[in-house]
Amino acid sequence: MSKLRIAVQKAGRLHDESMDILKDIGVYIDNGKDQLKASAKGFPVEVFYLRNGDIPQYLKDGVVDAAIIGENILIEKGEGITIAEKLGFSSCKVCIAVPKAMKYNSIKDLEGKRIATSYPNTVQNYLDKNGINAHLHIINGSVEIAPNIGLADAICDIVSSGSTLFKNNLKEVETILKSEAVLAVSPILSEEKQAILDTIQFRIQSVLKGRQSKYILLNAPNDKIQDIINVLPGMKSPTVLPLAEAGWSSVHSVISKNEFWNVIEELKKNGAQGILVCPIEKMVL
Ligand SMILES: Nc1ncnc2c1ncn2[C@@H]1O[C@H](COP(=O)(O)OP(=O)(O)OP(=O)(O)O)[C@@H](O)[C@H]1O
Ligand SMILES: O=P(O)(O)OC[C@H]1O[C@H](OP(=O)(O)OP(=O)(O)O)[C@H](O)[C@@H]1O
Ligand SMILES: [Mg+2]
Repeated sequence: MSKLRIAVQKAGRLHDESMDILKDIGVYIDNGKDQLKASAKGFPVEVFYLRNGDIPQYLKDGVVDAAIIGENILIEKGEGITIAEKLGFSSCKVCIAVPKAMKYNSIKDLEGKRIATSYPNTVQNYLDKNGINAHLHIINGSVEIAPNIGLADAICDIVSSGSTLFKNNLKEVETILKSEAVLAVSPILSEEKQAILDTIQFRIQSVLKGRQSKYILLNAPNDKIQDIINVLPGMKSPTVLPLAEAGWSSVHSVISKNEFWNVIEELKKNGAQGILVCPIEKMVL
């Protein structure tokens, strides 16, 4: 039986959370990351540890079948590669920034300027769309230092908290795209491998839904149950079970992680007591 070859970043910002997702979907790896390739236990998957920047080419060539990779890298060099699933971590933007002191009214202010970047295709497309001519300086790291050392007038790089821009006296002026880690798929995939990928995708969806939700249990007097049910959205409808103490029930439901604190306040106002909130490992709908 053939195995699905999945690439993950060998080291860097995506590595740990990529390995966490694989573990959560039951892909247990035999050997450590010093190996460049490892087989999963009990599942037809091989994991390849590669540089994030090299992965699009491996996917295009069909050397690997799928990968956990930053969406920004796919946009830069991954034409023809599809995104099967957004994974909800390593969120960032690709932005153009200029020195704080520079007057900037619109993208026209970049005409004829030198822009340092590790994302030449992304920047060039953006400039072309806006009818701007600029000179690109391609560098692989520490891009934000370029204006300070006289290498460029502007930069284009990843922005997350904004602290690297701040420390280098730069201001963000254009957001080209938003990115997060994704499960990307090679355009060359046999039917057999597609079936393994479908299983993996289904498991990832269950894990992600679980991460977005909380399981909630609470006690309430029976005359308050309807008010409490009105506050709880639940998956279908909440489970209501009688307590040993007459006139009281236990209510179980699932709530979204984002709504969680507001819902708790509403529940307390409506007479809920002994509220327990638990993480959900997987959610299969
Ligand atoms: N500051 C950040 N905050 C959130 N996500 C980020 C940040 N910087 C990078 N990322 C995301 O993580 C990915 C990997 O970044 P990282 O800096 O670890 O590796 P890299 O230098 O781009 O790649 P390589 O593995 O080729 O050395 C990026 O492509 C981007 O999607
Ligand atoms: O907005 P911030 O939160 O400051 O994050 C942005 C910085 O993070 C990334 O660099 P990284 O730390 O990955 O270093 P690298 O250039 O060596 O990849 C990116 O290239 C930016 O420099
Ligand atoms: Mg980086």
